[in-house]
Amino acid sequence: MSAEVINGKELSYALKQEMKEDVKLLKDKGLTPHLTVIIVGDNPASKSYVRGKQKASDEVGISSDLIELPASTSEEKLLQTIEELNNDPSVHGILVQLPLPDHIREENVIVSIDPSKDVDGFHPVNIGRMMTGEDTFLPCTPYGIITMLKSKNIEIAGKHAVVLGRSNIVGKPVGQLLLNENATVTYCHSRTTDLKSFTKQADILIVALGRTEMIDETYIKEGAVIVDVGINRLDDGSLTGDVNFDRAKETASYITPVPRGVGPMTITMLLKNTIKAARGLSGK
Ligand SMILES: Nc1nc(=O)c2c([nH]1)NC[C@@H]1CN(c3ccc(C(=O)N[C@@H](CCC(=O)O)C(=O)O)cc3)C=[N+]21
Repeated sequence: MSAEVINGKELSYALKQEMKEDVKLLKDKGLTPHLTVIIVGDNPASKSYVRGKQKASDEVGISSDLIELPASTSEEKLLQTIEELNNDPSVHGILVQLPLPDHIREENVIVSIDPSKDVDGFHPVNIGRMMTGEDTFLPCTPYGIITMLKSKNIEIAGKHAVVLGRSNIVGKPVGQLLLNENATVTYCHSRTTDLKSFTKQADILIVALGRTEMIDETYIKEGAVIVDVGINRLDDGSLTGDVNFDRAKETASYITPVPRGVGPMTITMLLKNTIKAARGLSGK
């Protein structure tokens, strides 16, 4: 058997066509959703992601701007910049690209963003709302993953979802969203002993470990759904995931590729959140 591939790029394209219409209607009412992205320092990968976010915003008619700050920027200066954006009614969404330089404490930056403009869904208030199942900005990567599963009508309720990784931006929230969808959720991480004994029970396996192509068919139950959140740049410049795609696809029922999987969906859900932020503020 060979798994069906869930193409995040194609799904993103379809969702962006819908969003284009939503944005058009908002513009007719005099409201253009606006996203401001802040990038500190010149990490090439961060710059490339930020370009992707701007291009996607353009595609659906969301206006965006980029504030580029030098790596030496103080935490105080960054917080001041965010405060100005919090107070600017023309800015609906604020995204501070992570990671930040070591001298800036990420937690301080995340809590300084007005939760009503937190289109990343990283603010503790929004994480709390997500946990209690209230309406909020969902973190983009987990939101994209759930959207991919739903696009294929993959049953989540009652299934055993195993999440590999426990980061605040992927592992923990994706487990929470799967729980909200009535999955039975197990989290595994670097201190888990006998990883395979867990992964082999997974109906849905979310892989966000940061280890190049670590997961192959020997970790996977026949017919499982495999979601690969890894992004690893190889020496030849190509991109690959945390899953060995060619081997895993023979055992899985569905699988997400890298590239053209979860990555593009992350950006697409950011656009969704930005439109939501614009609507939320104006009540339109
Ligand atoms: N505040 C914040 N919010 C984020 O959402 C955020 C962040 N910081 N820091 C970094 C990570 C990473 N991330 C990606 C987005 C798109 C692709 C993506 O589109 N990848 C393409 C390939 C792109 C390429 O070729 O380089 C793909 O998988 O097909 C990947 C990774 C967002 N992040």
